[in-house]
Amino acid sequence: MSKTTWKDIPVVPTSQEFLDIVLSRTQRRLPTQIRAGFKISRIRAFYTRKVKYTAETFTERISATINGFPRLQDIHPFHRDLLNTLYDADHFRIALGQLNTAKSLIEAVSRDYVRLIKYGQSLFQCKQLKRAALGRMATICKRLKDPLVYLEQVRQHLGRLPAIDPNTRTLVICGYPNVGKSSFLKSISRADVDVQPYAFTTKSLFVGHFDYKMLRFQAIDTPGILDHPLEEMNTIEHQSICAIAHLRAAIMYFMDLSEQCGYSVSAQINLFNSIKPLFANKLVFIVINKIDLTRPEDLDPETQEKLNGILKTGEVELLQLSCTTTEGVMNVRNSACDRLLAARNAEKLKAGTNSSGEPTGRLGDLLRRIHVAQPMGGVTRETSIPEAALNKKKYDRNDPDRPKLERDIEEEEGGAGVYNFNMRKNYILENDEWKEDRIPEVFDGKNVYDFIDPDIEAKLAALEEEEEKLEAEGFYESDSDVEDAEEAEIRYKAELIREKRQLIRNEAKMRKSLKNRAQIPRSAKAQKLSKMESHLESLGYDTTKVADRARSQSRGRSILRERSDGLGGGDAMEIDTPKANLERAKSRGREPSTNRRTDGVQSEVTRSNAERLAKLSQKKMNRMARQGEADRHQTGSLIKHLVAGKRGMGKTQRR
Ligand SMILES: Nc1nc2c(ncn2[C@@H]2O[C@H](COP(=O)(O)OP(=O)(O)OP(=O)(O)O)[C@@H](O)[C@H]2O)c(=O)[nH]1
Ligand SMILES: [Mg+2]
Repeated sequence: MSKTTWKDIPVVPTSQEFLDIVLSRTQRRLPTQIRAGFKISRIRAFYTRKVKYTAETFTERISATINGFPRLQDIHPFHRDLLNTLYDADHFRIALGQLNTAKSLIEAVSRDYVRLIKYGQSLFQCKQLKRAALGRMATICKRLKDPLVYLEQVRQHLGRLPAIDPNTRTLVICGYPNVGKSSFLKSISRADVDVQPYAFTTKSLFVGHFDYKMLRFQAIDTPGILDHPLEEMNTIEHQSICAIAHLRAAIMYFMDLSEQCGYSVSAQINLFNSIKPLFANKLVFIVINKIDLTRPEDLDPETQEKLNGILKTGEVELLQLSCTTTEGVMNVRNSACDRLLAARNAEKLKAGTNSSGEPTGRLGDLLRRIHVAQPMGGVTRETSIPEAALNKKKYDRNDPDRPKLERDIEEEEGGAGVYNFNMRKNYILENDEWKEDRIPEVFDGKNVYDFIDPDIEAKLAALEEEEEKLEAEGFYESDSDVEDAEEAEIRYKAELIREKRQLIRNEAKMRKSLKNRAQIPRSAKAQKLSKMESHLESLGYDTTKVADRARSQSRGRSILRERSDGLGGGDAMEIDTPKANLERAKSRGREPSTNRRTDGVQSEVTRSNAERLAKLSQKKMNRMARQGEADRHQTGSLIKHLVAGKRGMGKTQRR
C-alpha cells in the first residue's frame, strides 16, 4: 500500500549536527575513565568499543534517514512522477546513494581501525588510532553536507504536499490558466484555494474533498497549462500533466468561451487536442465556465464548429456552469460524479473477466477447478433413492419379525453384565471362517503365523552348539595375548604418570596454601634460629651458613637461589621450610602458630577445602563490587595543578 502523505519523515540534520549527535552520544554512553596503568587488553577494549560504537551510531542514524524517505520504486506512479517533477528523481536517488556509500565507508573505517587497535602497544597508541578513526568518520560525514541539506529541503516540501490518494474517486480539474478552475473547486469543496484575476495563480496541486451519495470524492485543482510541447513545460505545468496522466479519475477540462481569461477559444481547443492522448481510457468532460458571460450558442459558427468537432467523438460530454452565479455548479459536479461511479463499478465488474464475460486469472482458475452450484436453466432433477434403502423394513418395536438389534440379543443371552458383545462377528474377511481366528488379520490369505518358521528352536539350538564347539577348540583365541601385555604395560605407565602428576599438583597446592600462613615475627624467628643453631651444633653441623640463609630469606630472597650452598643434605634442606617448622612444632606438643585460618581445622585437606569454599563464596561478591570502567567517579586522579609543582609558603592562599 502506498502512502499518500509523508508528514512523518524524521528531520534530517545538517552534517555538523549529525557529527555532534553521534560524537556526543559516544561520549555520553561510553565509559570515559582510562589510565596508562591499566592492562593493555583493557585499554585496547576501551578504544575498540569507542570506535565501534561511533561507527554503529553513524550507520544507525544514516539508515534511519535513508529509510525515512519513500522508495521511488515502491510508491504509486503518480507520486513517483510528482516527486520526479518536483525534486528530480536522479538527484534524489544520488543523495540517498551518497548517504548509503558514506554508511559503508564508515563501517570499513571502523573495521580497519579496530583491527589496528588490536595491536596497539600503549594507551597513547590506542588513543591516537581512535582519534584517527573518529576523524576519518567525521570527514566522511562532512562530505555529506550537500545531500543532507537537499534531503532536508525535500522532507519539508514533501510534508506540505496535498494528501492525494491515487486510488479513490477523483475529479481532476484542468485547463488553461485563469479559466476558473480554482473557483470551481472552491464552490464544491471547502478547499482554501487562491482565486485571482490573473494567470498562474495556482502553482501546485490542491485537493478538496466533498461527499456525494454518501461517498467521499476528492477534487484536484491543477495549475493552468499552456499549449506547447511537453519538453517546454515548466515544473508547474508538469504537475498538472502528472495528475492527468497517472490518476484514474474523471478529467474535467475547463474552458472559458468569453476569452476573459486572456486565451482564445481555439487555443483552448488546440490544447485539448494535444493533451488528448493522456485521457485514454478515462472519463472526460468539457466544462464550459463563465456561462454568465458567454454560452456556447453565442459563439461564432466557426468556433462552434470546432467545439462540436471535439464533442463528436461521443466519449466527451459537455457541461456548463458559472462559478459567479453558481448556476449549474452542483449539476456539473453531480453528473460528473454519477458518470465516474458508473464507470468505476463497470470496471470492477469487468475486472478479471475476458471478452466473453468468463472469469480469467486466478479466479477463473479456481472456478474451473472447484464445483460451484449454478442455476440449471429450467431443468429439474429427480431425487434418486437407492433400491436397498427403499426396500429396507422400517423398525417397529411391536413387530415380531423386526430385525434383531444388539440390544435384543443381549436380552436373550442373559442381560447386561452377563452378555459379552462379540466384536469379531462384524469383521469383513474373505472367508467367514477366519473371523474366530486368534490372529485374523489377513494379508493375501495369510497371517503372521504363516511366516513363523516351525524349526526355529532347533536351528537356534544347533547354532549354540556350534558356538560352544568353536570356543572349546580355541577358534577365538588368537595372538592378541601379546598385544594385551603391551597394552597393560602402557596402561600401567600411564597410571604412574597420572599419579605423579597428581602428586605434583597436590604439592603445588599445598605450597600455595601454606604461603598464607601468618608471618613469624622477627624476634621469634631469631629465637628459633638460635635454638636451632645450638641444636645443630650439638649434631656437629656448621651453623653459620644456616643462619645467613635464614636471614636472607627473611629479607624476601628465595630459597632456591641459595640451594647451591654447602648444605645439600636432606635434613638441612628441610630446616627452614615452613612444613618442617610445622612438623617440629607439632612434635614438641606446641601450637604451631596463632593463625586463625588453621584454628579448628584437623587436616591439610579439610583446610584447603575450607579455603577453596571461602574463596568461591567471595568470588561473586568481589565481582559485583569491583569498580569497573563504567563507574563514574574520580579515583586517584587529582587535578594536576593542585597536586604537582611548588607549593611554597602562602602560595595556596591566593584568595
Ligand atoms: N464572470 C465570471 N468570472 C469567473 C467565473 N469563474 C471564475 N471567474 C473569474 O476568473 C478569474 C480566474 O479564476 P481562477 O479560479 O483563479 O482561475 P484558475 O483557472 O484557477 O486560474 P489559474 O490558477 O491561474 O490557472 C477570477 O477572477 C474569477 O473571479 C465565472 O463563472 N464567471
Ligand atoms: Mg487556480
